[in-house]
Amino acid sequence: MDNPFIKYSRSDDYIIGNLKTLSSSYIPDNLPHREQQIELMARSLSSIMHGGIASNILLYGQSGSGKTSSAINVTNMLRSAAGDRVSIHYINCEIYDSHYSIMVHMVNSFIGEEQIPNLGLPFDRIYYELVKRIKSRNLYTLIILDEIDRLLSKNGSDSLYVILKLLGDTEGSIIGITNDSSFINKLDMRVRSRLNAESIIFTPYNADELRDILKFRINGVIKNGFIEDSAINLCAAIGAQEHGDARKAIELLRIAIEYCIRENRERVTIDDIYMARERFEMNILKESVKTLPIHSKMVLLSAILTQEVSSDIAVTGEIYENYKNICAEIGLQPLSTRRISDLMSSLDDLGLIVTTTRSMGRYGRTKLIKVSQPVAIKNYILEDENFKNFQGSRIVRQSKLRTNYDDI
Ligand SMILES: Nc1ncnc2c1ncn2[C@@H]1O[C@H](COP(=O)(O)OP(=O)(O)OP(=O)(O)O)[C@@H](O)[C@H]1O
Repeated sequence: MDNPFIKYSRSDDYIIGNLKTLSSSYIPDNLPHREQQIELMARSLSSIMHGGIASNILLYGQSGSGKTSSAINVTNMLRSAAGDRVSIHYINCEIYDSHYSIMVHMVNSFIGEEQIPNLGLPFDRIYYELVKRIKSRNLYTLIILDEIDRLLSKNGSDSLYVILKLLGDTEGSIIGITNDSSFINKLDMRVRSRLNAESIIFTPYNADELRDILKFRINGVIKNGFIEDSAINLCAAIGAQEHGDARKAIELLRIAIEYCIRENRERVTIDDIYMARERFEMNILKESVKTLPIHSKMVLLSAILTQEVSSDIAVTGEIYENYKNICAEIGLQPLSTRRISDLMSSLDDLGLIVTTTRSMGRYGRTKLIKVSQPVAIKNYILEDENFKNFQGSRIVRQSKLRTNYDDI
């Protein structure tokens, strides 16, 4: 057999650097078109260099506007200038979403110290331990709270209050990162006045800026000429249309490059970018379906299968009946109609279903459900282990009027 890897070695002709630097988690040393925001942050943090306390900073901007990368970039420079005196903690509040989990994480970041368990200790003990570890080293603590609004939606203002208190009891400040421009208005007064943050706005990138960013990211990685200029321009235009999203523009280009290399193509063209966009959107869809709770998957599957047998838009009552049939086939207890109603609203929020309300005359009103992209979604749901032996044999066409539940 011919060695299949030989044909892929041709990719050496086009790749002159490390392709990993095009991944969305890679943070480059330079961020074109963010010089102003980086300078503002550096100026604000510079008082740490003279033994002072920096202001708290809030970074606002849409997804993919370079907030996280800029914050990490600046704090890396601070670390190399200030050395061991500054202790920098990057916290993603989607993962660490309470003051308890954040502080356990911080306590356990001190190398050479005893580790504490993630759960079970009283909070006072954790707080005391953290203050002790910071003070005994005479550290300035800088906490980057990425997606800081998650803290608020989970615990109100309390978690942020406790974090600010810690930074008052020791010495330190935060850099908060959010997409929510009304974040500050949602804080209660005691936290707002304690926070007293400087705001830095990350305006959306326009197509010209995204083109520069793309060229900068591929420079030294991909050989000149392998990507047609029109392909780069298209990625930049798509990113600009999507609220100036650099992440999307870079991802599209990366997917297209990897595809062209695998397929031994001479060049990356605009057709490859369109193909990458389709894949990118499919990946997002797959991820949002895969991560749904099991009952949401069953409701969604019921909507798709009901739609199939009715060759129509399904009404909520029909979906609930078939959802119960799916539960019976899989061996799970069905949830109440009220709970299913909540699950349907979340599916609507995620854009997986479209809901419209229709009057049914003397039978009251009902909601009509249409699943967007049913074929792809059905395949993703059936990949779940729970549906391994699922046949759909109990799915039946329901009478719309008999199965109309007002409370779904
Ligand atoms: N100016 C830039 N130059 C080079 N790459 C950039 C630039 N801005 C953003 N990127 C890249 O785009 C991707 C997204 O950036 P980043 O995560 O910093 O955005 P964000 O505003 O924090 O987004 P989110 O709100 O979704 O977390 C990253 O791969 C980042 O390296």
